[in-house]
Amino acid sequence: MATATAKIAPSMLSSDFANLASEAHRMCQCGADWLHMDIMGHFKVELGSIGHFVPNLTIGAPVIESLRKHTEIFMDCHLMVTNPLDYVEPLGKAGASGFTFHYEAAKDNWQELILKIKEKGMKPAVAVKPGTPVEEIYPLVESENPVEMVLVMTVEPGFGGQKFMPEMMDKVRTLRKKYPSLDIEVDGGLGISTIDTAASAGANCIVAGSSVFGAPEPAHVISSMRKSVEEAQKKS
Ligand SMILES: O=C(CO)[C@H](O)[C@H](O)COP(=O)(O)O
Repeated sequence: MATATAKIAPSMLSSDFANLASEAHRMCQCGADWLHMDIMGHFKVELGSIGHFVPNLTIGAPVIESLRKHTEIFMDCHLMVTNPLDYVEPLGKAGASGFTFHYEAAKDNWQELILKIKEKGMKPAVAVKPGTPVEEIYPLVESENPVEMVLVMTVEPGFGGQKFMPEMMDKVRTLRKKYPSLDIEVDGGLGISTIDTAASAGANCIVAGSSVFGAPEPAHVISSMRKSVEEAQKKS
């Protein structure tokens, strides 16, 4: 299992999409460990029903491929789609480093999905929406081919700039107690005012969009978040 070192991942959803490569370089210079890439909204027509996983559309594999030509940083791709399996091959080819699928979209095929993600050389991870009990993903962490990270959503997925949900910290605490070295990521509403709550609960991978890109000094926000995670780890 991966060691739970601090990883700060600016969410490129809050970047200037017209200048993605320079925004990526700027985040690297500011101390980012990972870039978080939100891939949202593709839908599948099934038996007459059409459903987006989230009410938004963002980027896909062609954008990851273009950005990969400009940076070697770990690209932490968060798939908010109803059919994640369809994206393993294209994202692997495009140069994605991590592939996080939603448990809610993969209840029937997570074993196959994890194997394919690993085959393509990416780090497999599972995300849970706020309404999903964390106990449901234990089998994915304990499987013979386990996920290497759990993403606990701290907002309803779909948009940046929402309010952090502190009640999600029970999930983080439960996971940290059960899996001391697991990478636990939090995403949504993280910034200077919420990081201590997430870090003391046991989160070590921190996604932050508006608080980083909206700051006059993004490097200060990134280093403060890292310090908070490291201090919480020392105390635990
Ligand atoms: O996955 C996401 C939304 O679904 C974003 O990564 C997340 O909301 C980050 O944005 P912010 O830090 O502004 O809340």
